[in-house]
Amino acid sequence: MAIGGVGAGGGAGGAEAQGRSVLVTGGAGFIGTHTVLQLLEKGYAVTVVDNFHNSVPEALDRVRHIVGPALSARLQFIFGDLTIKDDLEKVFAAKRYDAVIHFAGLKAVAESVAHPEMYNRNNIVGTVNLYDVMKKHGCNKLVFSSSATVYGQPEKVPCFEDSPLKALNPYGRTKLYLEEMLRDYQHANPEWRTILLRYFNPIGAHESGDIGEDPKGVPNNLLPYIQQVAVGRRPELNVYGHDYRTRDGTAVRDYIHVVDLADGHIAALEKLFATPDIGCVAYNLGTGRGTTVLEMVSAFEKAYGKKIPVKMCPRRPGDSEQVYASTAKAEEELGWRAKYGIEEMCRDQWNWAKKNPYGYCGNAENKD
Ligand SMILES: NC(=O)c1ccc[n+]([C@@H]2O[C@H](COP(=O)([O-])OP(=O)(O)OC[C@H]3O[C@@H](n4cnc5c(N)ncnc54)[C@H](O)[C@@H]3O)[C@@H](O)[C@H]2O)c1
Ligand SMILES: O=c1ccn([C@@H]2O[C@H](COP(=O)(O)OP(=O)(O)O[C@H]3O[C@H](CO)[C@H](O)[C@H](O)[C@H]3O)[C@@H](O)[C@H]2O)c(=O)[nH]1
Repeated sequence: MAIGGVGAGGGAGGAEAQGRSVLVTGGAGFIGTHTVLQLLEKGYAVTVVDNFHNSVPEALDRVRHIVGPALSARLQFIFGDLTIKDDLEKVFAAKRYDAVIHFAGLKAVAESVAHPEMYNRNNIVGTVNLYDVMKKHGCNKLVFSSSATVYGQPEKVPCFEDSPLKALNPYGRTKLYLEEMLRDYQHANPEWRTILLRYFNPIGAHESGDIGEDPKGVPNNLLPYIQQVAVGRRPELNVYGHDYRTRDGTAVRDYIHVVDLADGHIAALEKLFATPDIGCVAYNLGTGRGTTVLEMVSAFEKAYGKKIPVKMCPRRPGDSEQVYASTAKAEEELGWRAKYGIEEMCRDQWNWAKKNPYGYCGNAENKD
């Protein structure tokens, strides 16, 4: 484990907006970088712990560049792996944290089917370690990255927080189990304050186009795939399923701008600080609007200015027909709602793609 990077040591000097310090696990990843940026802009002191399993140091350097030197001085990076308890002990020995936002986890469904043990070890053991070390050091406020995957193949949409839950694959099972585990832990320790955020489909990028999603290998998700077709890395998009009972036969999802998602984390954090008896609560973070695959392709084409070649293919095993959120609970209780529509999501996704056709590494090396 090493401690380093610009601003190592925190150096938060003086009156951060809330004078508060937040640990962000997995803060070098897609959603993490956007959230870290907004936390810094809000005046929080931020420590990131990440093992770069699915990210690169450059991503945090870009965050520092966007926020500038003054706010960067409040960003500390610690290289560490949550599955190694000693790494976490060192993170907590270095500083006192008022709260933790826990993004670190593996998230690829197909990989989880091939390597379920890897998903259990990383996602479950990592979270158990985090909880233990937080408890030992008296830090009891936690925002956890859950997923709409916990709704399985919903029989009814929109998905409400109290809709039936079901895991369809090992990745989903880790999220469902961790939600239940964190609920049990909170019940046994009523002073804990825990928010479970169920993200729908995060896409887009920061308006600067300097940070965004940079998947390793062949993208599983729709927008990263479309983006790679647009920059010439893939010949065409396979559209999985065109016989669903939807407007155009393709599947419906609730795409949410990653900047809105990051805002949702700030709202959740503020809710934790303001609500001593919150317990353990789940919130959907989505827009409440469903978009088909083909509608998403045409929204992207509008931003891109050219056609995306598509090939109609059979359904992808395990996919749901329609998934979108009820956003009422987050609106009422967190005072948060998504601001951006799919046009802005595609505009910002394309801006990131054209500035970074090969992601953070800048060239085709090590990319397939
Ligand atoms: N992106 C999505 O579509 C989506 C949807 C729902 C839920 N989520 C959840 O949100 C969280 C963040 O997702 P993301 O899209 O930013 O993923 P990401 O892979 O870009 O970021 C995750 C980060 O965690 C780090 N990490 C993983 N395991 C670690 C470990 N053991 N120790 C330290 N660092 C570790 C990775 O290196 C990476 O930087 C994940 O928990 C994911 O399951 C993501
Ligand atoms: O190349 C592709 C990729 C995707 N799709 C389709 O696009 C839709 C969205 O697919 P994504 O893979 O982008 O998103 P999913 O909703 O299937 O799943 C993602 O979002 C979920 C949350 O709702 C979970 O977090 C899950 O783990 C995560 O991969 C699906 O109908 C899918 O079949 C294609 O047609 N072609």
